[in-house]
Amino acid sequence: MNTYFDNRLVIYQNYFDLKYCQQTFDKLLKEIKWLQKSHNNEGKIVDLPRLTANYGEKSYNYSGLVFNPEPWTDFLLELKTVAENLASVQFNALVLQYYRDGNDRVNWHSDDDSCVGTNPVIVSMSFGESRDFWVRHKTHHDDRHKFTLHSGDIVIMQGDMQHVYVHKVPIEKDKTEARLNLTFRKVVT
Ligand SMILES: O=C(O)CCC(=O)C(=O)O
Ligand SMILES: [Fe+2]
Repeated sequence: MNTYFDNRLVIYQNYFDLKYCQQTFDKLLKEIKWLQKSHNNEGKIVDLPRLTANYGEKSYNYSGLVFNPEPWTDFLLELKTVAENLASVQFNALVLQYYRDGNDRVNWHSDDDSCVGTNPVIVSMSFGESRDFWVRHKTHHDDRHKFTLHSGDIVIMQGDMQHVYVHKVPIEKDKTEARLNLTFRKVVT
């Protein structure tokens, strides 16, 4: 386990073994109801550069997008328990991202939407292709760091991370395989 940015970011490398990762990847790819969402970019309707889904008891709405969450499945509850034990937090919402290849991405943002309150604890699990994950201070732009997240890694973001830092998963043209990312969150509204 490694910690960065004064404990705001915690990374457990290879938390899940290869076999579990492969089974989980296949299961999620098949079982999750993946959606192609679009958003309004200065009057133009543009597809998000990834597929996405929302599960759990609470809707996690972001970037003006409203989700109707699907109910927990037994398998997602199993992963939720892992997240809860690691972070000592009860989660009620899950956001999933499906990066089909290296062209799919998520731009600089912080997960500071009002529905999660101040200083949210977010547990993120990655399965499939390795992808870069950048973190940058909101005002001191030199304070930035590139991590590579591999299949089976777990990341915890906590404290004032979402208020002080932004993060992104950029395009990596040479990546041809898919990556799935799950973020467990606690919606308080
Ligand atoms: O894919 C990742 O590692 C990060 C996803 C993310 O930032 C998000 O879902 O808010
Ligand atoms: Fe995020």
